Amino acid sequence: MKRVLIKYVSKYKIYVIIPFTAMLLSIALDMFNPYLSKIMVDRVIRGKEKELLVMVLLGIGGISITRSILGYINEYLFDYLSSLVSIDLKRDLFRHIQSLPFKYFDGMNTGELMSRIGEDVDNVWRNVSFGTRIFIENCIYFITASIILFKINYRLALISLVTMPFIAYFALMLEKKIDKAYEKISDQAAILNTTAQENIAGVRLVKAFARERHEILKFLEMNKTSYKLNMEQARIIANHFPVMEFLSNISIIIVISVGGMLVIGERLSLGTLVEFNGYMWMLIWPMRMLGWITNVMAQSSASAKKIFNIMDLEPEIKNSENAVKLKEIKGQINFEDVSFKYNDEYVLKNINIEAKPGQTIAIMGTTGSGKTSLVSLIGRFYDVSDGKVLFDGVDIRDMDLKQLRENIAYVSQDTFLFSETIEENVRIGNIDASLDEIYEACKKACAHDFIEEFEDGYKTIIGERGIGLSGGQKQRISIARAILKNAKVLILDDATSALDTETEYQLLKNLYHGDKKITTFIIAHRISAVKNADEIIFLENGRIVERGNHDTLLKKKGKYYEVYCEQFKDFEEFNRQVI
Ligand SMILES: Nc1ncnc2c1ncn2[C@@H]1O[C@H](COP(=O)(O)OP(=O)(O)OP(=O)(O)O)[C@@H](O)[C@H]1O
Repeated sequence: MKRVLIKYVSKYKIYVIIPFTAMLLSIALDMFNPYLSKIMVDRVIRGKEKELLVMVLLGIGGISITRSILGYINEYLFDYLSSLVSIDLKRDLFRHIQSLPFKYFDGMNTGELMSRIGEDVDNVWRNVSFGTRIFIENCIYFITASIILFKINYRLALISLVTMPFIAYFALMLEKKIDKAYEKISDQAAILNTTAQENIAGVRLVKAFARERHEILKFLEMNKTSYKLNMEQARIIANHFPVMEFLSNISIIIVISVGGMLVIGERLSLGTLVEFNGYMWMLIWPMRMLGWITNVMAQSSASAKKIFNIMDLEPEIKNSENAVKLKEIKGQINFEDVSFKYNDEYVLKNINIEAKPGQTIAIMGTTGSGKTSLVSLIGRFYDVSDGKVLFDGVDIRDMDLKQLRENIAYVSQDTFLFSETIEENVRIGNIDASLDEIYEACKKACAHDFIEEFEDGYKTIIGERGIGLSGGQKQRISIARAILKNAKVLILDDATSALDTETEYQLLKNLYHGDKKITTFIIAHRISAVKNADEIIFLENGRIVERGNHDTLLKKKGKYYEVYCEQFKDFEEFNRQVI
């Protein structure tokens, strides 16, 4: 994990070298301060060498100013570096999440992923900008000051270091406990995020069912758990910090006592003791900060672990090594003895379908019979468990994934629109499309007229997930987006369910009678939507129980016929009464 972080940081060597050099220079300057204090005490104050006063003061002043400038460079560039790392990490994480298959998202919720991209990346960022920097800085201070202290008086130096192993022990204990506590806090933050995100996205449902109070209480409960976990972490810190401070202060007391006696016995000058005291602080501060540093590092290592757990996931669905790129796309789809399961149970069994280029295959069946699962296999949103799906005769697992998906336009049951203009939402189908092409697609999808009626027309900005539009309007925009893609295969997964029969009929007529023949898979419940299909497939519990065209299925008097009678009984009843 650290190696991966180093990889991110090493890209910006210059932003490491400059602030690091500034850091080394300011540490070097700092090392002169106690020495100047010694001169001040021994020579200026006690030795009355007044002429040295200005020199010493100038030295202290000069060091302070240069140190401030170096500190600014150090601070600013390390922050700049960590922002760059944070951007790269967010970009790579987002890109990787986009590459993960549907299966991953089936078991993951949005809030948790948002936490990874937001909070966890920021924790890693904080580590780079503060944690690691201050850790390195403190190590250098500690080592350099120790060497100087040993040079000044090795006996006193040994005494001053007595408490250090204890402080280090407490700091490590603290790190261990905080690491555990922080992992829990971070998981709870993800749960809290998910709840907030779901409740805001689903606020209409919450209000419609008058569930505000229940949802608020649920959120408060989670918030309380989060509070308790934070308090637990605070308690751990509170229990350990005073001990560490106490041990640090003991070092000073010992050194001043022993050193004081040496001064009284005239075996050490007062200035040297003052100098010693100055360097001592360079040992004590790193020790005092050890707890804080370990805290920041523990938090960021927990976050980095979570980020890299996602990064390490290999997308199961990816290009095969020798992926085939078809020269010409015709749009023939074959299912050969396909079976499929999400987990243990098969949801599709022995499916055989042949959709010739330009043909329309309609899929009907009760809810949960496997219709969506079946069409999801065409674009390799999931891979088959047995059998194979062929695109123009090539097993789609051997086909170039990008080419496959570029040649399939899929309109899902759950319409999704971005909070952008209608034009931009349609343009997703083909980024390079001209306005005329967008209008054409919208006309085919029976969307042009209602869009034109909006005050801002195609420039109308729609709310998140298309709020502000009716269900049927959203479906028509989604279909226009798919039409604009101009793919050889079109999949409409219950995508016309919110349209009135007349509009649905018109829209499908536009599709079927277009200039270019496209292979279409349409999942629908209405007879009127499927009756013109070349083949109608009736699914039940993942198996094809009936197939044929409208006329043959009616003659069969099976499931399709039952649906037909059910849908037309009122109509026939009406006819009988009128006649
Ligand atoms: N992501 C998933 N993970 C696990 N099981 C799933 C998943 N999606 C669907 N299923 C299960 O697979 C079966 C078929 O579901 P599918 O969505 O394909 O049916 P459907 O015919 O499209 O239903 P509907 O008409 O309600 O959309 C169902 O039993 C469903 O519970």
